[in-house]
Amino acid sequence: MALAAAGRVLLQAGSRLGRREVVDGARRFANKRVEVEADEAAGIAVMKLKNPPVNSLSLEFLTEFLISLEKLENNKNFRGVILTSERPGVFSAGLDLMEMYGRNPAHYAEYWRAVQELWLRLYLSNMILVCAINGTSPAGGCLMALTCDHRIMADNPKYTIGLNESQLGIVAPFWFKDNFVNTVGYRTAEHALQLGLLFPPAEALKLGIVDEVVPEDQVHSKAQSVMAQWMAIPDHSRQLTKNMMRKAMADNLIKQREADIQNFVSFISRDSIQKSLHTYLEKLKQKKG
Ligand SMILES: CCCCCCCC/C=C\C=C\CC(=O)SCCNC(=O)CCNC(=O)[C@H](O)C(C)(C)COP(=O)(O)OP(=O)(O)OC[C@H]1O[C@@H](n2cnc3c(N)ncnc32)[C@H](O)[C@@H]1OP(=O)(O)O
Repeated sequence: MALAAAGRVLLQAGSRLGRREVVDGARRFANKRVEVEADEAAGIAVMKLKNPPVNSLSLEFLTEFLISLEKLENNKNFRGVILTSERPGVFSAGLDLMEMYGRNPAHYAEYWRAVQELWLRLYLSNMILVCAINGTSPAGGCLMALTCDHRIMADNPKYTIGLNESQLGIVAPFWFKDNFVNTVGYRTAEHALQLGLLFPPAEALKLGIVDEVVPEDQVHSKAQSVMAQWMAIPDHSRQLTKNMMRKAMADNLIKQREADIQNFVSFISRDSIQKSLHTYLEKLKQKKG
């Protein structure tokens, strides 16, 4: 119920944005920040993140992404989604720092609800989610990948993935942490989260953050072949199994969703945290100069 209500709010927000949907022979639809190549006959869609320059998860991006995902969820012909970046090199730079810096509490609350919604929708999706990680994927970008059923990363040592929040002076929320612990185990998570480590593909594979590392030009073909394997499993048994594995963790957030929003708002509003974000943003700028 809570999910459906939040979804309606996002849909309303989406229509307020007034984006015109572009339909190309019913096989492709796009809003400004997400491109969907939908093969209805095959039951597979490729969702490409395209929020330049670095696919940060801004409020507008989250709204558009959730609307696109809902369209696919509502069409029973779609059984699988491949998530990838339209800009190879960066899968996603994670949460948009500008949504968490210098804004007011109401904005922080609205943003955090949308971030929660993204995680819940992806984590609990009945569809098969395969992540084709064709670039760097820190923090919220890594989280998106962690919600998927299978992760394939491009074998490029310049790319990294992980939860680096502590390096920014912020803390990975408990549900980021839970998702990570369930993926890599407690000790690895404890170590990596405290240090805010980002891992290149080979290490990410060793730790189980990703399931496969393949040459960069094979990420998409690999994702398609993995999807074919997963599609061969009957939906009802796979979905019931997925739900059995994931429901408790998702319920843990659902039951304390409002408290989690309040925690986020008071944490991110602190002067010390705003100062840390300021320093980090300056560092990002200086890196360029
Ligand atoms: C007590 C418990 C309470 C619990 C409360 C919980 C609180 C939790 C709070 C938050 C959790 C947050 C999770 C996150 O996801 S935080 C975001 C983490 N992301 C990063 O650290 C990535 C930062 N970016 C980079 O490292 C690089 O940009 C990279 C992705 C590697 C791409 O590099 P490159 O291609 O060289 O691009 P640039 O660095 O030049 O960036 C281009 C412009 O984009 C801006 N940028 C980059 N990342 C972000 C971002 N995440 N959000 C907003 N903007 C971003 C960057 O500043 C450049 O801007 P400009 O061109 O204007 O200079």
